Amino acid sequence: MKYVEFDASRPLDIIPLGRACIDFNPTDINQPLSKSSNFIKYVGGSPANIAVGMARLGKKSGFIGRVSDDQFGDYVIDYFKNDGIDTSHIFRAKNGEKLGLTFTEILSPTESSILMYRDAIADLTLDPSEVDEDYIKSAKALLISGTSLCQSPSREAALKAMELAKKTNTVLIFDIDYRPYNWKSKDEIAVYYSTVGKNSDIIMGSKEEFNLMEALMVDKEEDDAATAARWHKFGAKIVIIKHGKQGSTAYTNDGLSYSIKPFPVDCLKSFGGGDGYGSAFLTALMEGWEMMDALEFGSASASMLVSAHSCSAAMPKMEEVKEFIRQSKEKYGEMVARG
Ligand SMILES: Nc1ncnc2c1ncn2[C@@H]1O[C@H](COP(=O)(O)OP(=O)(O)O)[C@@H](O)[C@H]1O
Ligand SMILES: O=C(O)C[C@@H](O)[C@H](O)C(=O)COP(=O)(O)O
Repeated sequence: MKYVEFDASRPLDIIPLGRACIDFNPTDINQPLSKSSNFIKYVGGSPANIAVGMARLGKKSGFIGRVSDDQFGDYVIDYFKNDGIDTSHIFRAKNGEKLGLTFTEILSPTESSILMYRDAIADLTLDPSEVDEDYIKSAKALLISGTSLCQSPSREAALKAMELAKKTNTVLIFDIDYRPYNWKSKDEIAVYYSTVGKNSDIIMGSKEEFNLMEALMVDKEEDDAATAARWHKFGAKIVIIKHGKQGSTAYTNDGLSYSIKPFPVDCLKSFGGGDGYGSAFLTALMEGWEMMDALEFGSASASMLVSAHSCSAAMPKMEEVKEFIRQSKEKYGEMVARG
């Protein structure tokens, strides 16, 4: 059953819009960040991770965003080019703005958090004039990352991209992607998240992120099915609600739902799962896979990512995910993630 139609004639598969940052993940882990001394630098930022993840799986990724006009901005662009990602619509900060930095604190296999430095950063200076209709029209799908909505002019750039996606019949994917750092109020979050959610074909987020998006629509939290039904009424075809290591469920606009569990892994950090999941699920969907197969693929990549030290660098290739699934089923049974 196909819930979303992608225009196969378009040269790009996905254009994520939003931040590209730097992840600094410690190698001396299982202790507070204040005690870590050694870090590995990776490209980061959820939309950047998804561009890399889908490119690694064989999709043609573009990107719309701004990076710093310095060596770290060079690093991101060179990294993207090395993965065959189109960088023609990545622009440079004009007034010395920096790349966002994310320091991952890995206290234990079950406790991790991220410390984000995001003041005066390049990605939130993306200007509406840098959002191009023909570029959006060249892709099967545009993915808007929720954090791009937190400040102007990036906010207006994202909203323009949303309107152009609708105008050009480009599938609109909303990765809610809540990062508290730059938002000023819960009302602001609800207004801008719900504006994009109401126009999206696919919405992906944790239940907490959906609650933020619905804060001005409901007085108390509703169950997942009610949440999904609300966004189907606005036109969403697929609503994915994620619950961390409890797994996730895809609600489709024909009233069906499909749940998938994580694959058993030794978790190293609880971050990265969402970007691995999104990259693999969207790739499988574009390949025309059945919903449960696409969810299983996304869940497998997510499990691979939470057991890895990085996010972008650990994004797996198609055969690696398939081999991970094969080995997991051999070890735990065919229904390891579906039961
Ligand atoms: N501890 C874990 N073990 C295995 N898989 C996990 C774990 N935590 C998350 N995942 C996988 O990553 C997916 C996304 O994680 P989640 O935390 O829900 O979203 P996000 O990373 O976007 O906040 C989950 O649906 C699950 O498949
Ligand atoms: O999203 C960020 O800016 C930080 C990411 O680079 C980092 O890899 C991360 O936290 C991934 O988050 P998730 O995949 O949404 O869990």
